[in-house]
Amino acid sequence: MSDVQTIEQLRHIGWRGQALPADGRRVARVVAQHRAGYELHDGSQIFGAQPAGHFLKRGLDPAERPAVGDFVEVEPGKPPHILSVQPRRTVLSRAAAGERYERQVIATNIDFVLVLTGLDGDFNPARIERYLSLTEGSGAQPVVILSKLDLHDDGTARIEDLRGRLPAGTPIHAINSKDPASVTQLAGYLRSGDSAVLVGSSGAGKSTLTNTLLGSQHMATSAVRGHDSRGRHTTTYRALLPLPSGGCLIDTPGMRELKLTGEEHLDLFADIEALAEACRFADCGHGSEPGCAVQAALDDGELSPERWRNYLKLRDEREEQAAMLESRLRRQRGGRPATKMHGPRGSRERES
Ligand SMILES: Nc1nc2c(ncn2[C@@H]2O[C@H](COP(=O)(O)OP(=O)(O)OP(=O)(O)O)[C@@H](O)[C@H]2O)c(=O)[nH]1
Ligand SMILES: [Zn+2]
Repeated sequence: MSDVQTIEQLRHIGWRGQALPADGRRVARVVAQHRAGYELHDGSQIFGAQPAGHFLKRGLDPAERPAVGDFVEVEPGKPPHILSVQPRRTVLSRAAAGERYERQVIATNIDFVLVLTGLDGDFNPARIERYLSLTEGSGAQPVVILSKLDLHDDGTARIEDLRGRLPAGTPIHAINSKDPASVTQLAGYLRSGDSAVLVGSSGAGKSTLTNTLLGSQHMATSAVRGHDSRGRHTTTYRALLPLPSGGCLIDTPGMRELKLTGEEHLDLFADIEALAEACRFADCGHGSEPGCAVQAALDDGELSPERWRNYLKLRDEREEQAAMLESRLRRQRGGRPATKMHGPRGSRERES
C-alpha cells in the first residue's frame, strides 16, 4: 500500500465520503470476495485483506459481512484487516435458494442495476420482471439492456413488446455488445464516480459487454471461467472493475437463481393490484366470479395472460419469502411477534 491516500483517488472508485479516517486507517472498496479473503482497491492499487474477527462470529447475519462494492476501513498490516464496513448507499440483494431463509448481498453502493438479456433464445420478459422486482428495494435505478441486436431480425418486435409491458420510463437499450459504437448508449450509467452492477443469465453476454466497456479482452471469457464451477479461477476473477470511462462495473457470474427476498413491493405490477381492488368481491379469486375486474381486463386484452401469471408467481414467492423472513426475525427476538414488513396485498380483508 502506498503511503498517502487522497479523497480524489477514492472518488474515482465511487466513494462519496467526506473525510478520511484517522489513525493510519485507510478506506478501500471490496472488488472481490474469495474463500480465502477479500481483494480491495484503495484508489491506487489492489491488495488482499482479511476480515476482522468480529465478522466471523457465528450467528452474524451474512448480509452484515463485507460484500462486493462496500467501502471498508482497513488497518494496514500483514495481512491488512477490514475493521468495519461504511454505511451502504444502496444494496442489491437476493434470497439464497433453499429451505432456510438467507439474504445474500449481490452488490452495494451501486447507482444502476443493468439487467442484461439477449434478444435471442435468452429473451424472457418474465425474467426481466423478476430482476426489476429485486431491484426495487435496492435504492439503485434499473436499466434494461437487450444484447445481440445484430443477431436478430425480429429484435424490434421484442423491444416494442417489452416497452409495452414495462412501466413507462423504464430505460431500455438494445445493443450489439461486441460493437463499441453501439455500447456508447450506456455511457450515462458509467460516468466517473458512478457504479453499475451487471445482472443477467449465463450466456446473456455479460463478459462480452464488460470486455467492450473495458476496451480490451481484460476479463476471462465464460469459456475460461466456467460458470458451473464456483471457486475456480478465484485468483484471477475480479467482480468490481474500474472502467476507462471512470465508472465502476460489477459483474455477477454464476448467479443462476434470483429468489425474491420478501421485501419487494412489486410496484411493477401496481396496475394489476389496482385492477384487483376493483373486483366486486374483496376475496375475489379472479376466476369466474361475477364482477371480476381482472377477468374483464384479461378478456378484452388489456392485461396479457403471461404478465398476469408472472405477477401471481412473483406475488406468491414474495409472500412465502416474507413469511420465512418474519419467522426468522421472530426466532431472533425469542418468540415475540415480529412487526410485519408487508401485508399480503393479494388477499385483502376488504368488506364488500
Ligand atoms: N453477435 C453477438 N454476440 C454476442 C453479443 N453478446 C454476447 N454475444 C455472444 O454470446 C455468447 C455468450 O456471451 P458471454 O459474454 O460469454 O456471456 P456471459 O453472460 O458472460 O455468460 P456467463 O459467463 O456464463 O455468465 C458469446 O459467444 C458471445 O460472443 C452480442 O451483442 N452480439
Ligand atoms: Zn377478481
